[in-house]
Amino acid sequence: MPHLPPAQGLGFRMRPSGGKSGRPAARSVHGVSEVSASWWWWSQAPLQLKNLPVNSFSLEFLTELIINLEKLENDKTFRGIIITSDCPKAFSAGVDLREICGKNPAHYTEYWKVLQDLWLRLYLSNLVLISAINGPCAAGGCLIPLTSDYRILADNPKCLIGLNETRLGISAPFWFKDPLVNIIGHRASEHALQLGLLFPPAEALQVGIVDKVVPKDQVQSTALSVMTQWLAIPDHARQLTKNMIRKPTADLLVKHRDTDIQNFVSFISRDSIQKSLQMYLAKLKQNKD
Ligand SMILES: CCCCC/C=C\C/C=C\C=C\CC(=O)SCCNC(=O)CCNC(=O)[C@H](O)C(C)(C)COP(=O)(O)OP(=O)(O)OC[C@H]1O[C@@H](n2cnc3c(N)ncnc32)[C@H](O)[C@@H]1OP(=O)(O)O
Repeated sequence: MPHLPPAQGLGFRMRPSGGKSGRPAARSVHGVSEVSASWWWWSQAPLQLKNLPVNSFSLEFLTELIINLEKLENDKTFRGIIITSDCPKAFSAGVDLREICGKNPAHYTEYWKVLQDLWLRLYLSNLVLISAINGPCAAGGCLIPLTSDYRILADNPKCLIGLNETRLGISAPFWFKDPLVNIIGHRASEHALQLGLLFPPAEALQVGIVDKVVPKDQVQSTALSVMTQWLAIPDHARQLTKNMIRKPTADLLVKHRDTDIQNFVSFISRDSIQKSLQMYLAKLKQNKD
């Protein structure tokens, strides 16, 4: 399994769990639980996102993420991934606003296509995906959690999660909206999306956008324990079932990809939208001071 050290703040840490060799020593004399613990332990790979300061999705970061996910997907050693952030400020701040402000239509087209690619790869992944959400997670930053099979959020008031696009003067694309509807239902999504709600942990759990809220220092251990449950199910049965449930939603994007790109490019190129995004970005920078 490749070990990719982060370079200049951009990168991912992927490592097989277990001992130095990546696999724990076999324990033939112990009981079933020990044996199965060893078995699932090296079947999952932690994937730590690191694009300082806030894991925003630059084009470069998205591209690297897709390449790394493809490697994990093709390496049959792995059956699941726990995705977490290695940036103290955020799990992910979503779309990097600099990619969608002040650029040209060709750039917007390329960017949106790569974002769609990431979504499709995650949503239809054969692996068990668990999001260990250890920081704020806004708008496009929910892409990974909403395409995961299970979401664990750190119990910290800063850890807000939600699709807040309307607050930026934009609309969430339908392929962000659809998984949200699948997870929290139609009425709750209508409410959350129109108001651009960012949920604090207790509310996030109540509405169902996350499955578990735990103290921050327990996010990783909880993710490992949840992974054990998921990996106890035979892959072929779980994968067929996941595909059966998710394919109709994924097919909508596959079928309407080009139209979605055209809509995005014409929407984002409008002067009024550009102004609103630039104001939002400027406000983010001001808030710091
Ligand atoms: C009709 C057809 C419709 C089709 C669809 C059409 C349109 C859809 C188009 C786009 C969809 C986009 C979805 C998105 O994801 S938009 C991005 C939404 N993200 C956010 O709102 C999060 C913004 N960030 C924050 O709230 C905070 O930064 C955060 C809570 C993450 C961290 O706060 P903290 O106080 O610790 O740190 P900051 O000082 O705020 O940030 C540090 C540094 O990072 C910069 N930054 C933050 N977020 C972004 C970002 N998303 N993109 C680029 N840069 C970001 C921030 O400006 C600071 O920079 P600097 O001042 O240090 O230079």
